[in-house]
Amino acid sequence: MNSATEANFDGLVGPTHNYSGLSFGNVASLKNATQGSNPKAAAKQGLEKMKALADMGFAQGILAPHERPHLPTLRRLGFSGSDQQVLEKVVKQAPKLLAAVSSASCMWTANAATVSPSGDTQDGRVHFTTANLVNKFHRSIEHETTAAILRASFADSQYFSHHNALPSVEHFGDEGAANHTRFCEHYNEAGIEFFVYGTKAFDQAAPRPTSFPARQTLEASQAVARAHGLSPQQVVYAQQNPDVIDAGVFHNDVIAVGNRNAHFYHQQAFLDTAQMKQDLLTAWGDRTSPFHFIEVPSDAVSVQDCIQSYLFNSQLLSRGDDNMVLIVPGECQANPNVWRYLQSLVESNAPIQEVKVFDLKQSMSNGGGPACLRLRVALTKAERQAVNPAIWMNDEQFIQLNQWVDRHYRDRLVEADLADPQLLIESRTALDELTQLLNLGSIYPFQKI
Ligand SMILES: N=C(N)NCCC[C@H](NC(=O)CCC(=O)O)C(=O)O
Repeated sequence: MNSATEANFDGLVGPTHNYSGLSFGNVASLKNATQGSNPKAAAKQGLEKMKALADMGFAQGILAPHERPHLPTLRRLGFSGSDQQVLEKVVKQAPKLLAAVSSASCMWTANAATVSPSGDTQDGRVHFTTANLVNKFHRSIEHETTAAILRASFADSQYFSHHNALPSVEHFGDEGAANHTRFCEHYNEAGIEFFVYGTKAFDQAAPRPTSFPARQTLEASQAVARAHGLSPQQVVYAQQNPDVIDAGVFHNDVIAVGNRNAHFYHQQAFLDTAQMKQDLLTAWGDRTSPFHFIEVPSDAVSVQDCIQSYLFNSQLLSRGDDNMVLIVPGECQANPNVWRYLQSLVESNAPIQEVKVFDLKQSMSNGGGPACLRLRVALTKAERQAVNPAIWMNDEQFIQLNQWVDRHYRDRLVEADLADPQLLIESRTALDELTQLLNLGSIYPFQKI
């Protein structure tokens, strides 16, 4: 019996969750730019998923949302006066900026960091590099608070090592675990770390998308692998197909997902699929379990179906030793091609034996599915015990957090509401209380004034 497991740490949706069309290249974000949102429902949909996974026996953690609107950023950009005056000025002079500093985008914790489990690293500790998210302004302001939350959650330096985000320039554009997968036989053993990039920053002749941005560079992935002390033989790099980025696949986790010895991906996901397979098999070497490539053909499920349904933005989780369950959003059930494919998949002898559907509509409408909402961290038993105990999901925490949402969250938010000084007060009051519920200490700028 093996004591290491993969834990999932989901981002709790913050009180200012809204749709502002901030993510060029992300189809859902642009499509829903003028919709009203429901922060209360969004937070509850996320909590339901966390609780269901905890009830299925998975280690499930919670990562706190950030302070929004982010007044320190507005002050840095020259807005001054009281908080209320800053809000009044920014909504008049630069309303889109107010929307950007109000986004609850930190909920997508697959973009919080890249994590290397202790089995893979030279010093035997779990390594975290916070993602700089430099491609989108509203997300580039996340990494400082994300780092503080990760340090408060994984505090013991005997087990955990934290790296600052890479330089905040396009050359080192880093989107964290959304472009990173780890394969292994058992979670505690040395695994293969698979980094997928959108382009090479220092090679202008390299293939790249032409309509939408490549958010992750090879150079960023290489820097993370170096910092984490990974053995080069256990690292595989692959380039995402630029055409699918141009179709709206802004992160690799919108078109591929992996777990242990299974790689589930779309036929068009990679620039060179044969090379990707060969490199993974070489790194897999003579491990005893077979490696499964589950390639979904375009004539069964198109790239458009993938983007619309988020089939691959699913969580692929091991149940027991060999069976895996796929956690998918409701949009997969609603798409006939995808649903037909999934039925045939579970009936085949592939390791994915079960599919579970969750309603995550509020997050999905901004382009965030089940896999976006979670950061995977494989942990040994000792490492699990070293995690801040207050951030684990359980019956008690589920009740507490639902009541907390009921006390503080609105059930409707439109862009015009973001300038309401009352929303800032509500948000800070909620987060101040949350730091106590999750025993995080003072992590927010407003708590340090
Ligand atoms: N695929 C992963 N791992 N994460 C999904 C992130 C979605 C996020 N959407 C947004 O930030 C939209 C915000 C808005 O438009 O209001 C993004 O594009 O970065």
